[in-house]
Amino acid sequence: MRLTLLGSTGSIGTQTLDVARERGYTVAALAAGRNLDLLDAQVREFRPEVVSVAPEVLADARARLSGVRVVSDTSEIAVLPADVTVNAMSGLIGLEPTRAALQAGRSVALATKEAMVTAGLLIWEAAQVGGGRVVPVDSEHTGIYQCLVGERVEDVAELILTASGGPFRDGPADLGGVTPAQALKHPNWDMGRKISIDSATLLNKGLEVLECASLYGVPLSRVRVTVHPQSIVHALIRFRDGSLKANLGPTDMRLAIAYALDAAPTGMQAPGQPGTVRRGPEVAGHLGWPLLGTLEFREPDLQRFPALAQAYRAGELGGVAPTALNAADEVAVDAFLAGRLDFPGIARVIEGVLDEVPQQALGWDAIRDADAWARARTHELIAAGVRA
Ligand SMILES: NC(=O)C1=CN([C@@H]2O[C@H](COP(=O)(O)OP(=O)(O)OC[C@H]3O[C@@H](n4cnc5c(N)ncnc54)[C@H](OP(=O)(O)O)[C@@H]3O)[C@@H](O)[C@H]2O)C=CC1
Ligand SMILES: CC(=O)[C@@H](O)[C@H](O)COP(=O)(O)O
Ligand SMILES: [Mn+2]
Repeated sequence: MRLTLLGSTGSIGTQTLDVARERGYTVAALAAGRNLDLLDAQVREFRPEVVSVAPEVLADARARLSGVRVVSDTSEIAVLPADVTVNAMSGLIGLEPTRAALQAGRSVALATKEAMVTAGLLIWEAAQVGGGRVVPVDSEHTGIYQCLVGERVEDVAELILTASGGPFRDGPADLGGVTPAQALKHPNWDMGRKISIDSATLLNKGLEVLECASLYGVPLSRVRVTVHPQSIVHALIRFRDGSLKANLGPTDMRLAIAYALDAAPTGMQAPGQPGTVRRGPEVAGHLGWPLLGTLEFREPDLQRFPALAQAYRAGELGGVAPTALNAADEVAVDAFLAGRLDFPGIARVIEGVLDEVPQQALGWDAIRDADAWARARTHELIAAGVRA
């Protein structure tokens, strides 16, 4: 298998290369942002033909990286011929290359949840126009996918995503004084900074609810969240006959990534239609019965973690509201990490932005406009010291 990888220097990116190394897959192209030390090591090991870097480090990258063409265009990388394009970029910046890859008929293993959150229907249109396929990488969504293979999405009564509850699941009651270092300490997963803070606010689960509805074409009212501190059950489907199917596995994203690569040739061309998958060998161990231990499930606490409810609100508003939610969160998380906003302030500014979001139908230009508007408005709210 030959793959192209966007976001190669991040948490999912490096684990994708772990899987490639383990299985002997080759790499056609890589895209990274600014981490040239790591990209250099990846180029030496995997010998891609071309790499993309962020514009501000392009000159430096051209001087440092040898034996490879260096550009600054993730969409150019995304469309290159490969068996699968893995998108592991963090943020809305990953949307455009997702569209480009699908329009070029690529199979996309999609970690970048922001693409389906903001542009679900448009992403599916791009896949249909170009013949591309989509397979999710996110652990809950691969869980749903694996439970859905061989089933009809019409028979789904409810999709249930598990949430760890994040580092503040059991306290403190008042989240006003928590620090970025505390919020970055996820109890079960080692992930990038943005998604780690989202897990702490539970907006990660909110984004995943929206991602899930778009991926599988199921209304939001049928997507539920349960807090499961162990993160061993990733997702469940309840079918119309009352049966439950669950996906369980170790808390190791290499398993989800390897499955997405296995599933890429028969991935979805329309919501909720996965093909049969031929699984490859183990890459991340497996759960033995003695390791399974106790599995707990509880209701999410929406008083302490209002961001989860805000994601449902954005999804119900529809149009560009999920784009505004995502943009407000990207700006607010940066501000929290930089010490310019307290932790509850993340949800407060999201609420403020959703209160004002323009009603606009979904479209590529509308997404760009709503993203720009929401970022600017969030900066204003933070500067004004927004209060509940
Ligand atoms: N980490 C995880 O376990 C999971 C992540 N996801 C999702 O996967 C996505 C990636 O998450 P994660 O790996 O944690 O994020 P990271 O922050 O660890 O990695 C982000 C990657 O994007 C790259 N990047 C940033 N700017 C650019 C740019 N201009 N051009 C190209 N690449 C760029 C970064 O490059 P650089 O570092 O070189 O600047 C880095 O390689 C997110 O959408 C997240 O929600 C979903 C489920 C689990
Ligand atoms: C590994 C993965 O898929 C993450 O999105 C994970 O779900 C984050 O943990 P939370 O359940 O705390 O959001
Ligand atoms: Mn997830």
